[in-house]
Amino acid sequence: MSNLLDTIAQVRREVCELHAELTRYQLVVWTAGNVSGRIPGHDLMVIKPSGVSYDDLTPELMVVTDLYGTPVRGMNTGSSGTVDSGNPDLSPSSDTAAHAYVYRHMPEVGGVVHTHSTYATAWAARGEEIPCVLTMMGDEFGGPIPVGPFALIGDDSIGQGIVETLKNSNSPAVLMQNHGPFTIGKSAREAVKAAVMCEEVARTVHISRQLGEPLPIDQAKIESLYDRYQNVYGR
Ligand SMILES: O=C(CO)[C@@H](O)[C@H](O)COP(=O)(O)O
Repeated sequence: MSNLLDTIAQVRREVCELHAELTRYQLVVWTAGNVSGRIPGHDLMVIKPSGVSYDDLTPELMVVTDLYGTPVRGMNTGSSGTVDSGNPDLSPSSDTAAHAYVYRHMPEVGGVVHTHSTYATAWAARGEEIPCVLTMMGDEFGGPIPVGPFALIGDDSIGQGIVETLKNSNSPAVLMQNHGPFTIGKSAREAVKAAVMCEEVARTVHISRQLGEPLPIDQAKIESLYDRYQNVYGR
């Protein structure tokens, strides 16, 4: 049990700290965006509390839930100190059901991120995928960034849309129509990186479109870029 509590404490710290990347890269306003991380080996996840300002987030305020989004209280005695505020007033993020659905149906995923970053959300509002016209997109997304269906918040609809869209794609990002990007990764940090990259390419391709029609990249070259970046780059 102490190993589990230590792991939870570590994931709380990591998930909390990663929210600072969302503000650093200006992917969120007010409280509208969230990061979660899976507790490896357990049907548990850690996610931001709903409606708490990014400046006020601490590891203790992160909420532990099961993979149906139900809070699990009392995870509070890791060897590094008290780690659960036990504050019953704090609800997990309103996007918890979507994150939880992804963890239940994509066992390889260790982190999920949602933002309403401006350019990616502008593409989502038009329901148009971002075409793969940049080598950076070939590297990171292995093709276009797809659009998922319109879905209302509150049940499994958003999660289903994310999973159905991403299971047929190399992309770790999906633009949920009229809503915004959700990204996944083997870790929460990788999911945050995908959110940062998604906004960057959404902005660049949008600007390119203002100048004319972006040039497509051959599928074979996209596959080559993706293979190198995923398997060779940085190793
Ligand atoms: O898209 C929405 C609401 O439309 C959500 O992303 C919320 O804006 C997230 O807020 P928290 O519940 O995570 O604070």
